[in-house]
Amino acid sequence: MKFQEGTEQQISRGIRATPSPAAEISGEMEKIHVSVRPRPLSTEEEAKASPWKISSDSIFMPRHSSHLSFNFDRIFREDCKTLQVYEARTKHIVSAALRGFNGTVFAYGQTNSGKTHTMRGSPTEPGLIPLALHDLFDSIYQDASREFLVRMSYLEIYNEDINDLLAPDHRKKLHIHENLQKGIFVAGLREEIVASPQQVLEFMELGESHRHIGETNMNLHSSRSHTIFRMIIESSQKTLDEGVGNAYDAVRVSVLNLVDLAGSERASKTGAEGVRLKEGSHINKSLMTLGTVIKKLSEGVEKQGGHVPYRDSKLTRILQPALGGNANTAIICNITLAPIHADETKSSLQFASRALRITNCVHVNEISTDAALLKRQKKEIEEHRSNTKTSRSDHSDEEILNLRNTLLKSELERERIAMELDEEKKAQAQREKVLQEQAKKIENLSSMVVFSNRDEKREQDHFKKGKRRDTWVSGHLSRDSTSEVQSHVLSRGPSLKSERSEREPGPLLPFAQVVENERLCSISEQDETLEDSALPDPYALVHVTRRKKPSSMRQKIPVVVESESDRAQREYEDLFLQSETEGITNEIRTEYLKEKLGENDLSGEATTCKHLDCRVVGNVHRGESSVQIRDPEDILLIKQLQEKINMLETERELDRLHSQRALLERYINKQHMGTSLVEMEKEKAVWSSTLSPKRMSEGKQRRRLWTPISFKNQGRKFWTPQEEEMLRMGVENIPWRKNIPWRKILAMGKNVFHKSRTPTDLKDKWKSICNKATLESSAS
Ligand SMILES: Nc1ncnc2c1ncn2[C@@H]1O[C@H](COP(=O)(O)OP(=O)(O)OP(=O)(O)O)[C@@H](O)[C@H]1O
Repeated sequence: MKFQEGTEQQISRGIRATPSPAAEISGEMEKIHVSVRPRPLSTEEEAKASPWKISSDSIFMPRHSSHLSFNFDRIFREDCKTLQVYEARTKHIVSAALRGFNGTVFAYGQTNSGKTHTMRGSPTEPGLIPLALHDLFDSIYQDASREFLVRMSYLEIYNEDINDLLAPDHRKKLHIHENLQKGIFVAGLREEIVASPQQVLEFMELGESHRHIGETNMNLHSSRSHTIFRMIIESSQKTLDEGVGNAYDAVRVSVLNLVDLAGSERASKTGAEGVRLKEGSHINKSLMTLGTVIKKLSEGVEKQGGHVPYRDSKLTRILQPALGGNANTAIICNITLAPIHADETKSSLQFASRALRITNCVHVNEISTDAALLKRQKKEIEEHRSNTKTSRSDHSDEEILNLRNTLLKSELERERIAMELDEEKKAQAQREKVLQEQAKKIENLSSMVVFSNRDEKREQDHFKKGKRRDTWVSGHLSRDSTSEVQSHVLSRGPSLKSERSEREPGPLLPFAQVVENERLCSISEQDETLEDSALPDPYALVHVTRRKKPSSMRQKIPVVVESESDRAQREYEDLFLQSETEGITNEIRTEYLKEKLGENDLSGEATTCKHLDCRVVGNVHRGESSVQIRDPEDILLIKQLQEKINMLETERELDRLHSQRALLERYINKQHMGTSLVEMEKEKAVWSSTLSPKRMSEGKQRRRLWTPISFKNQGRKFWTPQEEEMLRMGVENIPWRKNIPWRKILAMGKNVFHKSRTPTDLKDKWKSICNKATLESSAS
């Protein structure tokens, strides 16, 4: 036997409690069907005449003072069979349950009125439940268009506790829950999948074994609890043929409740005590709530928004959908016509008569599964596609029409542009024609102008060449020499000019004659070049350098008038040449003294030493045979000569430094005076050439040469320009001696150097300072 819980099963099957729109639309108003079934009277009860009379579907008490009468949907007779009861209404409800409608049939009545007999039946007479089961499964078996899944549950409400009669632990209390998907349900209630009436009945037997049944004075097998037998019926259209059946192919889920209520009882009659009394109390309480709910519903309280006490009892809470909701409901009011139970029968009939006025809204419970949703969405997509296809077709036609209009406009525009282009071409041709005529006129006029310029240009070139030859004449630059050169050049000029004048404007010559003329002309040019290549004098070189300015500057600066920069340049060049001349003179003098010293030094000796440094070493043995020990007087002479040489070199170096310093000052002054950049760059180039690494290195070597000797005790090897100036003046103004107190001289002459205003004043002051310092140093 397989047990499954309904909740888990629904989840596993992907059922969603979302009613389909079709189900909502198919709601119908259904009244609760109420029928009355009187139990057959016993022999004792038949002995007494019944106060109740039944006529058709009415029951009344003819002897009652108010002529109590009740009308119902159906009033059975005492000898009626349960099958008649079933076919009267229950059969319809079962059939509706197979179509997806909820259905509830419950038996209501006092104890021992035949409720259990009606619902369950007896071995000889089946009750509504077996009849419904057989009828249900027979209908399922006969329906080939749908697939069904049937589950069943069986519970009891005992003393307001819910027990699962199919569960092994049937004493376990279950609780009622409610949600949007499942509605009101008992959590944990077992739902058994059943496929046949017999299988259901077997489960019922199991449940009956768990049911609370007690013995009372009125009933040997009195039901002490309310029992609810529930069939959950799911069905769906078979999918063998896609084109047949429900458009949504949803799952229909319906619930069929067959309820056997416990009977109301009076303790005085039942003799209930203890547990039975308690049971009877709960039974009566729940039945009273059921009566109140029925009363409220019959009065339309719920439709008016009033409160219906469904939650006051477990019974009404579970049966809430059947009483005031979505269910086909039938109430079988079991009564007894015995006079002894006339009041209980009257109460039951009053209860049943109220239920007659209750109307439920019934609709098919269709639940969309994932597959059904997928199928429906697929169908919707196909519908959208077809709609889109139609709209796209319309859209495409519209686009084609727009494109054609655009194409037509483009063609018209193209034709218009072509016409404008033709007109423009014609206008352009006309303009070109006019321009050509104007060009011819200009050419004619220009030819004459160019011819004149050519002559003028040739004269200028001739003047330039004469100027260049004038520049490159060797020797001192003078007006006389220039004129001589010019006359020399001019003496040859007419011949060349005559050749060119014969060649340029003259008539066409034979090719051989032209080649010969070219050769002669090139020879003449070579002669001019050879004449120009004579070595220039330094001044001429300077002028050549000046001529290497941009042509624009040559045109702007007059040649005859000497500018300030040219004058400064010329002064600088004079100074530079003077310095170089003096340097060369000093070198010649130095070499002369060296040679003279060498002659004195090496007279009578076989070995010649070329370096003075070697000689001043003094008493050195050069060899056993050739080297002689010098006389101390010779050594002294050598030292004196050496000192003189050093002094001359010092003077020359100071002169050079002085020249550089002067150049630097001029350069700086020109910067402040706003000298043009070209001139500054020129000065800078000259200044850099004087301070080239080679010359700097040479200057340092010279310094090192004389500094250790002349100023070896002064503690300094390098001097500032001011100190160098002072030293130079010291060398010039004091007689040479071995230990000159240069530091002292510098310290004493520092202020004098600055305060002296004229060179003569400075020279006199400096001489006195040198003498004073020398005397003080000698005295100390
Ligand atoms: N229609 C009927 N035909 C024959 N016997 C009947 C009929 N109705 C009831 N009985 C008999 O009456 C007795 C009591 O019936 P039943 O047990 O069904 O009453 P009940 O309403 O269920 O009582 P309780 O509420 O105490 O359970 C039973 O023995 C039953 O066989």
